[in-house]
Amino acid sequence: MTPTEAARDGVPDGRAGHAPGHPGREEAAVACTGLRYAFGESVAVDGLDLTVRAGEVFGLLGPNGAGKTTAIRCVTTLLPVPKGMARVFGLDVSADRMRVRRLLGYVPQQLSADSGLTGRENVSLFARVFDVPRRERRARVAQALEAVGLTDAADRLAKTYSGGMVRRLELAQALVSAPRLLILDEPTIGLDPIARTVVWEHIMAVRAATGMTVLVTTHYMDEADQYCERVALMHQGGIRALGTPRELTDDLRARRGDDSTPTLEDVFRDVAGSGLDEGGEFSDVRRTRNTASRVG
Ligand SMILES: Nc1ncnc2c1ncn2[C@@H]1O[C@H](COP(=O)(O)OP(=O)(O)OP(=O)(O)O)[C@@H](O)[C@H]1O
Repeated sequence: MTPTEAARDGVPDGRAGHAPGHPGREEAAVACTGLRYAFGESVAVDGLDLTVRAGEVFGLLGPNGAGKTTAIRCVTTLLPVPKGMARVFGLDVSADRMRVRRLLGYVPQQLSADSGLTGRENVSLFARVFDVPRRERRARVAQALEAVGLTDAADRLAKTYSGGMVRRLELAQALVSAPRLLILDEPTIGLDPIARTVVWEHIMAVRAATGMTVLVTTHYMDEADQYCERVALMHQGGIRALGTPRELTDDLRARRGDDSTPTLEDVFRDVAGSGLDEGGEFSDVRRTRNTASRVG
């Protein structure tokens, strides 16, 4: 089966064998089946079948408007699931919202840090919201700040932070509850290449230390290629291809039958075809986040 076929056919939801919310090796971190979400007449997610395995770094890629954020918001319980099913470590996100939320850390695209608070105060706020036990809070906040390299800047106001530091602060906010699943929506958008690398190094270090699952959306193909074990290419509300970056590029090369070395972007252009023109250019990051200026 080619990666494209695997995506089309969907994958099992991985529910068997373990109590929901207590992941075993084969329990899926995320399992969406036939997930559909529409804003009025506009269908944003159209029958999405997607499985993210426990412990993997999984990239959800696609152009502006592909439906990535909407799908993620369903998984994080921030949007309802009107049709289909979404599970997190076996828990139904509709039926078990609070338990699902306790398993998750979520870094949204929109700014989630308060510029008028210090880094430490921002992370402490999240520790309280996410019910980190009072006696553990101080240590857990310090650990989260340390994990993202912000210990020295912890007592400065967030408005004095660079864009990359703000993004790392938001990462600390999501990590303070020790999530089993970290979901990041465009974690590096608008950052310079060095700041992007630093953010990723911290994500990967925490993941190596904890074994948490990472689900990330990104427009940056080079990041997906470098850091994600598997990627799904999403377009017009559905998954068009799924596999390791290597599987996807090898598959395209085999289908082309030549010696070229295709990139993930080539794969995407191949599976999305002319529809790309309607949905936006794949690498066109129009809504550059520019975190630093927004914080200031
Ligand atoms: N609040 C909303 N109201 C109406 N339509 C919306 C809303 N949010 C998203 N949409 C539409 O749903 C579709 C999917 O949007 P979504 O933000 O999920 O895509 P995306 O893949 O995350 O894109 P981007 O990379 O630009 O964030 C788009 O057509 C978008 O215009």
